[in-house]
Amino acid sequence: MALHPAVSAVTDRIIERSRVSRRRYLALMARNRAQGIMRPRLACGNLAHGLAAAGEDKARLMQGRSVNLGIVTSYNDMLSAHQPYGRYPDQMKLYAREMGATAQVAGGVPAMCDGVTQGQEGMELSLFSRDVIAMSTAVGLSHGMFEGVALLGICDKIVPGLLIGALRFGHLPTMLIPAGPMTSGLPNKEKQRVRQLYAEGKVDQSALMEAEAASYHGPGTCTFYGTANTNQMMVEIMGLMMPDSAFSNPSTHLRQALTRAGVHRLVEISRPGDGHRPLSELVDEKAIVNAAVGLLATGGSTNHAIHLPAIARAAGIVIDWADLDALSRAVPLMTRAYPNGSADVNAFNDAGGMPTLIGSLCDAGLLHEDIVTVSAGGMRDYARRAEMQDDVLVYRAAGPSEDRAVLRDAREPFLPDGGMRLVSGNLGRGIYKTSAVEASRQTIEAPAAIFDTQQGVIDAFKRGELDRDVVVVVRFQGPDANGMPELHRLTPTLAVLQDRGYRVALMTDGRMSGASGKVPAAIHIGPEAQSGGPLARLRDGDRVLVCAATGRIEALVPSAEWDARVPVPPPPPGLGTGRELFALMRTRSDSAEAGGSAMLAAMDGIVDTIGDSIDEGR
Ligand SMILES: O=C(O)[C@H](O)[C@@H](O)[C@H](O)[C@H](O)COP(=O)(O)O
Ligand code: SF4
Repeated sequence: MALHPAVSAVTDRIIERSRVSRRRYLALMARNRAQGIMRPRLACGNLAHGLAAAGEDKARLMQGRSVNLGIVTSYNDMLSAHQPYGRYPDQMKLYAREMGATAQVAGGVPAMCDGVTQGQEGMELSLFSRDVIAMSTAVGLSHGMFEGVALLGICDKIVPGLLIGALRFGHLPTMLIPAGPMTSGLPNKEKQRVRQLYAEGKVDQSALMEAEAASYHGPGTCTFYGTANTNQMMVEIMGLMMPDSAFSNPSTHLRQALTRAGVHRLVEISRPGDGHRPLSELVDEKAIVNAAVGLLATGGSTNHAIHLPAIARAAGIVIDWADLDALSRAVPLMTRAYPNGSADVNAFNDAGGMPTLIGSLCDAGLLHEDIVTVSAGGMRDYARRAEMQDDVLVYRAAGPSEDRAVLRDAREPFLPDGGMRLVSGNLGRGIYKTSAVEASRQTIEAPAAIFDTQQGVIDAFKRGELDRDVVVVVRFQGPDANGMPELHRLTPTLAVLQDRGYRVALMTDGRMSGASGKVPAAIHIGPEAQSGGPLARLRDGDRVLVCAATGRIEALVPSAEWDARVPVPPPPPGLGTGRELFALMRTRSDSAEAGGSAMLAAMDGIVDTIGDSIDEGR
């Protein structure tokens, strides 16, 4: 099938825009391989330290002729999605030995649960925890003991952080080994209904706790289609994990077989020779575009409007929100998983899951089929369903969707476009996800109610001050201000106002959760208020337009008055809960559209400074 012209055009402009930075990245990876972080380079003393506790693998490691896999793990048993990883390293060592190879845990990375920190001060560490994870990944791999890398990670900032860190060791073959979603509990819509009743004071805290615990009830990823499950979709559609391995549940025969097959395959592609597949060659412009297409086709998390640019940048590739907007107009919405519908990821998987989605997107010319993947073939390898037959993992060609209420073919989608809009105007530039918002609500014009905190909104709601058509503006929530937290705790409150019949929208320089949905929201707005951006000039009562159709966010204030306004000063920074340790990241972070990262901004600064020497191979 010929590639869709919009996909081709966006890919070409990304390649052109990234020409210098991508060339320098690949040159640096070639230099890594030639002189870099590899076992043969280590002195005996270095090596002895790395083998001392290797036990039965020590002899093989001493010979230095086999593959040694570095496992970077984000295990902790407080985070339901990562709890299954506790047993993985020991299993993976066994599977590596089956291939005449070895595996060691190269290091651990922190893994924040955004669900636990949602609405709490800890959420102000969330975005930058991604960069801590990237740096922690680099610390593990910097030992140079490994010929291949296995990444264990699922949730929001963890997968982006792992990929960013591993991409700086892109000379090494790398695979993400998933653990899968928890089985279905209380449906997400029912959970949300109880939350709205609680927000209105109609049920008590014990009823709310009961509903929450029935929804989040066991090991595995939460079953809504939020940032964590969008991560898994994106890594699979980039070909960086085994085909059809994202969404089978933990502790099943299939899950174990996929982990074993993944370790075996990772050893194969880590061996020198024709089959060698370094990460830097897999994550190219086409793979990044495939990830964006998957994000849009599935109505994925708005957080990837920040993380995908950051991941791309770590590979020398520059994408922006205009790329997402252009792809969104060509890529249809093919799935209805909460918050874009009532189904969960288990229902999506049962309907055909990633193999059916990828097969349909390939048939429609919406994916680059010729990407290099960790599997033997290209993208079409991922249009195959993994199954157990007589205790053996087998793959069969994916069929059509088995539940058209959840997953549809690209030629008969739920919506003609992927619903992630770039919005801009005199209020700045932001992202607006329409896929979960009713068409009748996608344009809101109403008076602004201005807040500097989430709590301020909830308190005003409880005082009955928001029972009207209103654009709720929560500012000073950007990366520089307080680390760009998710303001997902506003969802029940704003949804109650919407259900009471008011025309409601949210505008913020902060983020929302991947699990946020039904309330129209223009988010990630930059320049952020902290740096004097337009939101700091808004006043209570200003009429504001938030319009997905025209892509506009406007303060309907006479331009002379608007231009004359002085931005209000930011509130004092928060202290406590470790936030002061992240001040260096806040003060040097760049824009959400660039990836929201002080680490990447500093990296690009260095690469730009010494770039010529990289070009000349010095
Ligand atoms: O981006 C995301 O997907 C969210 O950060 C998600 O990981 C977070 O945990 C939500 O807060 C869960 O939803 P609830 O808070 O509604 O349980
Ligand atoms: S999906 Fe969100 S709430 Fe669920 S375990 Fe992951 S980070 Fe926590």
